[in-house]
Amino acid sequence: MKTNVLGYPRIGANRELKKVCEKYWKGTATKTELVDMGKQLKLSNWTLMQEAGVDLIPSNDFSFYDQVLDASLTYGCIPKRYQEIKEKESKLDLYFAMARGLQNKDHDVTAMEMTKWFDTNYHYLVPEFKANQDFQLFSLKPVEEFKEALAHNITTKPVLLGPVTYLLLGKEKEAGFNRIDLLHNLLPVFYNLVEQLVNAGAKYIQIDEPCLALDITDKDRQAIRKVYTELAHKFPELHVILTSYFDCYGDNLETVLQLPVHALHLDLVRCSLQLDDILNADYFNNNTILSLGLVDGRNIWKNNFEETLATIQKVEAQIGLDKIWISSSCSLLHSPYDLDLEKNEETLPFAVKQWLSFAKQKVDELVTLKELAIGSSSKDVAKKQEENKRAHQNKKESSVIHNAAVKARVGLLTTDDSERNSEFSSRQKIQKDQLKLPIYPTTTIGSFPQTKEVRSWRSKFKKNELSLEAYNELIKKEIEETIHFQEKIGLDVLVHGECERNDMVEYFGEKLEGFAISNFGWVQSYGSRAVKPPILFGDVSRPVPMTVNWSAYAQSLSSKVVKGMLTGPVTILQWSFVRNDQSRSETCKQIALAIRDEVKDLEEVGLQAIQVDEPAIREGLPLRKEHWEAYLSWAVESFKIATSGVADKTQIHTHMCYCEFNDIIQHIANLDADVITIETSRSKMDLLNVFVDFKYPNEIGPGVYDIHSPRVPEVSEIEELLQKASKLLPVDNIWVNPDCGLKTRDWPETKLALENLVQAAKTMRSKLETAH
Ligand SMILES: Nc1nc2c(c(=O)[nH]1)N[C@@H](CNc1ccc(C(=O)N[C@@H](CCC(=O)N[C@@H](CCC(=O)N[C@@H](CCC(=O)O)C(=O)O)C(=O)O)C(=O)O)cc1)CN2
Ligand code: MET
Ligand SMILES: [Zn+2]
Repeated sequence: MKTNVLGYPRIGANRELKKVCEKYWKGTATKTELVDMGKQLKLSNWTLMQEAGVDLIPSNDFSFYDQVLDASLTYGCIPKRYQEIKEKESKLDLYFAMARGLQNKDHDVTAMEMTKWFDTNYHYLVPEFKANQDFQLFSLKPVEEFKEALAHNITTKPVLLGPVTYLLLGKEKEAGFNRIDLLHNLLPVFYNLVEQLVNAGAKYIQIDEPCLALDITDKDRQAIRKVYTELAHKFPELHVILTSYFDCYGDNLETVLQLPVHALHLDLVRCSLQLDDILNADYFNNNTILSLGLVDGRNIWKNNFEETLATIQKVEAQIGLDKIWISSSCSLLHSPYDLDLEKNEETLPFAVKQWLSFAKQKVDELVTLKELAIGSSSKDVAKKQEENKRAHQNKKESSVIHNAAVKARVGLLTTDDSERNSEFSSRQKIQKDQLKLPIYPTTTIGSFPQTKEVRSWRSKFKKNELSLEAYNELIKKEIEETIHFQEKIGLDVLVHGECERNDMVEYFGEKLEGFAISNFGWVQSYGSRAVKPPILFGDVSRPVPMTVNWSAYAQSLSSKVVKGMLTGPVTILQWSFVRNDQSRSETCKQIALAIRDEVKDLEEVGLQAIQVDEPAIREGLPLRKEHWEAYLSWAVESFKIATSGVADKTQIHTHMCYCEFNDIIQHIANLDADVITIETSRSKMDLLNVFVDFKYPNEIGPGVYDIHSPRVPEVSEIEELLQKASKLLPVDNIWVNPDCGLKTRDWPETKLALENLVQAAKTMRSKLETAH
């Protein structure tokens, strides 16, 4: 029996990687400093796992930005626009140019597209393929990292993104071919890489094919068969570990069970039921080792040893202990680093902390579970088992989780609670009278630049170096400046700017009952950006209003309409670590009721427009289509519970980003928000087509300014996008706004860009007038 870790977090326990990368990009850290920090982080992970006693320690799970981009570099899949950079700059600078774009006196290239990694809040860079794309071994990072560990006497298990999943995650950038047909070109390069790893001494290689958790085609399955059959022929000595995670193998099970791989990994946290199917399948090859992914890599709850051991015993009875590995369910990339760093009883009470386990603790759980499974007689192990039992017992009996009033309120929900009083067409008339906005009303998505200064106030406040009063005064001043700025440049619907929020989800986690907050529980979201998901452990309720004072204050400063700003229930659920002792739908409805109360309070103090963001609604979709309807039904209902308590005259906005709407447009329409703002500028309004084809009835603000880039769009560019939108949608339904919030931008470019946006709207209006 072996312990197997699929991957480890890489940003550093104190976000060292973020800090050094951002310095390097600014020019205040050298390449050597950056590379050395990478080495330190890798070594510290390997050492930690080695000392803990992990048998299969991953390498090549480190990345300076993203593991899919790493694979693009490894396989030499570099889009043409980077050719000059490839020739003139270092590999590392080419890599960052692909990740972030590069604009200086010598170069001006855009970044590669970024999208969500399966159903996580991690984003990867989308490989770009052309017809007859050729590949070459361009970077030897997997081999170098293996040797790097070996130099420290640590023999690792290199982790590679499998060739089939790599192709499926990419996009055809020209018409006329299917990316899976590129396998023919990719495979020689892939085998060459494997050969070099074998030559360097690798005995085990983990190959990730998480596309096996998706609905794929027969042709894709055929590709899987080809790769893993050939691999076994070419490298008979090599131990190939095939992994997929985040969902069942489903109808790919028969294929994978027949593959000549050394070990097959199962995510038994996301899909426990497949275990029986596998053990009973007559095509299951008994020589294959099963890597049982029983320690959750996606959530932070302590493993339940008793249950896990029961599962192991069940498998043992059929295939024997020597055919079993105990593993993390997926890479621990999605877990925070180390629970031991958490010392703040106020935000993370001991009562909750004792139920948790972060990456470092999960490694320990794996090793302890192995000891228990093989019947160790160590006192230390017995003590850990006892502690584990106590924590679970104590959770069952805990009073901090359950709130009868909250449960009762969810139980009493009726369909009336998720419907507005009148239908949209009537509301629209009332709102037009009430709000008196011009045609092409302009607005923003909520956040304004989160400056270093604002963050340092919050940091000082949290360290008690700044009093609550002083902190609040500073925030008030920031809001005042933000409001005055928007008035000055002539925006129509204003926002307070969200400067009081560390993050749009963590902030609500801090205010709501039923959540705990970690101090160091950072998880990578993309590149150098991380989030600290709040920990939803109990029934959710809102002890006091959360945003009302700030929004009311902002509204008091202006006679223009100010938009209240909230995060929706589905997004709060999706971007938190949530309890697993009740259904997500139940938890989501509890959050929805808390937000509903906040919406009503905002209305009561005079906010005439209220935005409830749901950028994660699409990401929450189950990986397999058969589960979509069930999810969408409670997700839509939750949003409607949150937003339907207001009068017809109150305008409900919502916002979504990083999102294609094709398959879910009916459900988006069912949300029945008065206004939806979406990200469209990078795709030059292409994302709008689905709204047009669907004849989406409510108002829409298609983003006209790409906020992911510091580049300032010209008035004419924005106008052009608005012209395009005006041909597709009724003019009365169009809003003018950026793609998303401005928190990652700086003030200078934000000012110029928003001035241009207002100017473009004005030009559009005057053109309409002359036309009449
Ligand atoms: N949860 C979530 N998921 C999301 C998004 C989002 O906004 N939130 N947006 C999409 C894209 N993902 C994103 C994820 C993170 C960030 C982001 O900007 N994160 C910040 C951290 C934001 C934060 O929590 N800030 C805290 C802590 C800031 C901090 O680093 N403080 C310093 C001290 C600062 C000082 O004294 O100067 C420290 O702790 O060391 C605050 O403002 O209070 C970062 O990585 O830099 C942006 C987009 C999709 N998923
Ligand atoms: C990731 S969506 C962000 C919405 C939020 N209101 C903001 O502007 O930052
Ligand atoms: Zn957004």
